[in-house]
Amino acid sequence: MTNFIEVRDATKTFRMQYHRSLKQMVLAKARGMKTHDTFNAVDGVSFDVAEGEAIGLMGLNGSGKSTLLKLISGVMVPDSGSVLTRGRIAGLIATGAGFDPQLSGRENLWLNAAILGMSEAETRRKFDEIVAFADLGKFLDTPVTYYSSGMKARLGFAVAIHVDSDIFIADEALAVGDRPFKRKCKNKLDEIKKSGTTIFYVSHAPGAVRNLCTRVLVLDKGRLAFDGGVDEGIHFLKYDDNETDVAGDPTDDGLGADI
Ligand SMILES: Nc1ncnc2c1ncn2[C@@H]1O[C@H](COP(=O)(O)OP(=O)(O)OP(=O)(O)O)[C@@H](O)[C@H]1O
Repeated sequence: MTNFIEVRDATKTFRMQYHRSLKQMVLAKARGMKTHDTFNAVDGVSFDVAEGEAIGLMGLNGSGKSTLLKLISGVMVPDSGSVLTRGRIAGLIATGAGFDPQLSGRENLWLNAAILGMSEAETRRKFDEIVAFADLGKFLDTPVTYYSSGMKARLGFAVAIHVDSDIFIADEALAVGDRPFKRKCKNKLDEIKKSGTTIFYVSHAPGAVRNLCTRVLVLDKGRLAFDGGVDEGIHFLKYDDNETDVAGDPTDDGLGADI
């Protein structure tokens, strides 16, 4: 089977600045103190994803999941190693990042669709469907600056999910959606999966990962700590016991915390 994603020894390094002002920095330097440090948010990660796989990317806060998604989507490039992808990528990284707050939802829909690579004809064809999915009612013609975070996520997701893509990436943008919207998103993601699209899905919710994914990757401090079956991955993270109310959330009915 063809690989749709190939990640080879990918590393992304960030700089951590200890001081906020130039004055503080100069003083620290004069005292021989460190002014910054670097660390690898993604550290020597390698894996392949075959066509049609649905990957659940899991790991604790700050383990590097969003950074890895940014490398895959091309928003960032690795400092060393390589990330190769095949076909069109759509998804939900920092949903609404391309929104102009002064423009209305309708105008931003067009803008976002263009940013995600949809042609004018394609957007026109799918416009009503996207509007129905976002379900913003009269707010469609209100400037996005007045939208709640949930409303922005709805519009962003509605556009992203209507792009015909080979790889669909979903970060935790859906955490802010209400329950009926999450249910709608879950159904749409199931549909996308059935159509054979490769999925990369970041989640802390074991139920949602069990429902959607066929394989789990776990990051730990930027390194790939686990790559294998869904149940084994959830067990590896100890998200399947009842010791913690976050990981073993008894209310996680499969719609999960973020879908
Ligand atoms: N642009 C950046 N500049 C500097 N540090 C960054 C940047 N983006 C992320 N980081 C740091 O990189 C580390 C990994 O962050 P990342 O957002 O990838 O983690 P995550 O696993 O997605 O976390 P969460 O589950 O909390 O969303 C964190 O320590 C974060 O502070």
